[in-house]
Amino acid sequence: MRILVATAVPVERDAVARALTGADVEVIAAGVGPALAAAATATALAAAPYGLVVSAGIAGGFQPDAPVGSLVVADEITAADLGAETAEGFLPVTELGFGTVTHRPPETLVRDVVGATGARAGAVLTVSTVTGTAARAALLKDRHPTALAEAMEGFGVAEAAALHGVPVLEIRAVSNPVGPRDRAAWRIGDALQALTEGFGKLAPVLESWNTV
Ligand SMILES: O=C(O)c1cccc(C(=O)CC[C@H]2O[C@@H](n3cnc4c(=O)[nH]cnc43)[C@H](O)[C@@H]2O)c1
Repeated sequence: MRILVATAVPVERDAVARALTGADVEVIAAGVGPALAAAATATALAAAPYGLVVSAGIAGGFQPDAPVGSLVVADEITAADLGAETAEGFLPVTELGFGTVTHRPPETLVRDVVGATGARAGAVLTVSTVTGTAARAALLKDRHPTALAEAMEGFGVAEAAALHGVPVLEIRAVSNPVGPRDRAAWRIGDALQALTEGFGKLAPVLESWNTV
């Protein structure tokens, strides 16, 4: 079945699409942030059948495990700021009795992505606010010790996929370290290049998933 790849912005869409010419894949620029990503992904899934949804794009990488320019695949997609702040600390919505905060991509697919691309596997956090201090980066890492990256769409894409009963994957190329805000340290071009190279190596994996 067809695969849907949801990126946030057109440059990410083009970086992925460049690597997948000829594959039975639809690549969309769904918008920035979890809400728009969820709405656009759900709309696409309602319009046509898909066998897999992939959230893809650039991300911040937790140092030293996910250096700038490296590729990360999510073994869990976790909403890191969906919950309540209390005097005792952060409570995820699940502890308030609602919903979910984590989606898990198929283990075999994650293994195949690692094998094909050399991507590192770990948690990819979805945040609504980009981390801009060392203290926030340390807090997130403390709460999510296996986190390799943070971005803003994965959990929204995963929620839409789950509603439609479709498995989900998240693949990110690291454009900046998670930590103190430093626009000069961004390497968006390098990350987009890594995304194209990664998806180029991934094409056979996606095609074989297509036939399952
Ligand atoms: O202005 C800033 O300091 C700033 C820092 C990091 C990212 C942004 C964005 O507006 C990009 C959001 C866009 O890119 C993905 N992304 C890339 N790096 C990160 C990150 O460190 N934390 C969260 N998201 C990131 C994200 O998925 C969005 O699509 C601004």
